[in-house]
Amino acid sequence: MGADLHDIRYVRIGCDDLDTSVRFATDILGLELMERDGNRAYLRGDDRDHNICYTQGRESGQVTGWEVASLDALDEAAKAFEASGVTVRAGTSEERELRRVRGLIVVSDPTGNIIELVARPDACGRRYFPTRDAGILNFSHVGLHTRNPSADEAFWVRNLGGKVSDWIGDAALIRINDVHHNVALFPSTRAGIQHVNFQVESIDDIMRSFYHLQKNNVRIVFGPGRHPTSGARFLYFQGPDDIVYEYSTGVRLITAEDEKTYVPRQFPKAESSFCMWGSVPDIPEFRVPQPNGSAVARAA
Ligand SMILES: O=C/C=C/C(C(=O)O)=C(/O)C(=O)O
Ligand SMILES: [Fe+2]
Repeated sequence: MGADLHDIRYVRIGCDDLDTSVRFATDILGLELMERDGNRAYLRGDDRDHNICYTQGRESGQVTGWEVASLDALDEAAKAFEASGVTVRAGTSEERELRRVRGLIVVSDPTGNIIELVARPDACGRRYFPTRDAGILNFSHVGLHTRNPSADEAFWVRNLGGKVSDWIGDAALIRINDVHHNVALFPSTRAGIQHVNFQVESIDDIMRSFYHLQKNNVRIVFGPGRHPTSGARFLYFQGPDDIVYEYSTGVRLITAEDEKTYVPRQFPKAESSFCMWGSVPDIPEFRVPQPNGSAVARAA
């Protein structure tokens, strides 16, 4: 059996310039800066210790962090990886400290995305208090680039205990708890984080941000729109370091009751599978091939 992931916990994103990333995250995205020094900055959009850790230098890489329920569960996960031939590295005490966790193991998916499993991450007794009211409720999911969709999907299902909720073409939207997807694997030519999602309270927050971002010359890359897959209303926009951020609201939950009968749906790789309102993405991994061989770019 694979690891039993409880929830997504954090992303770590190597950035060209820490100040630029922190300014974007606080003034535009609406996160709370928790701590920073010359090398890293911790930010959050919910009551956890942090959701994003920006690290100075793109070469410091991109990582996603996933919580398991206990230190014992982490040991079990390490054994299961080894038994199935997956290389596992135990985190050092310095790495655990930097991630504010008690337990840490590190694996890679077949594409080479670094996946950290953590136990007993720090909670925070203070509530999330942003400088900009974007209506953020919580950090919710990531999109990952995949060079090998079937191998990475199999890794998430067999080794990480995920379940496919839906496919759009070869892209699998995968859940590890009752949220429709906590990770989505988008076919690409490289590894890395494709987008970072925060749930917001309502469609009003999406639209308020749509105008706020435009006023601040942030490039909107998709939306406002609605995903037929999860039913969420969304807005995607371009952040620093080639990271796209997404606000969405109303993501479907697949409850224990739904689980009894739920089967994943196959959506074709068509515009209507990405947005049911007609918004056209300016995101390479979401572009739909056209009959004449070109890819549709966002309407001017
Ligand atoms: O358009 C593709 C994305 C679908 C969804 C969704 O169903 O909510 C995402 O948010 C995603 O995969 O990131
Ligand atoms: Fe998303």
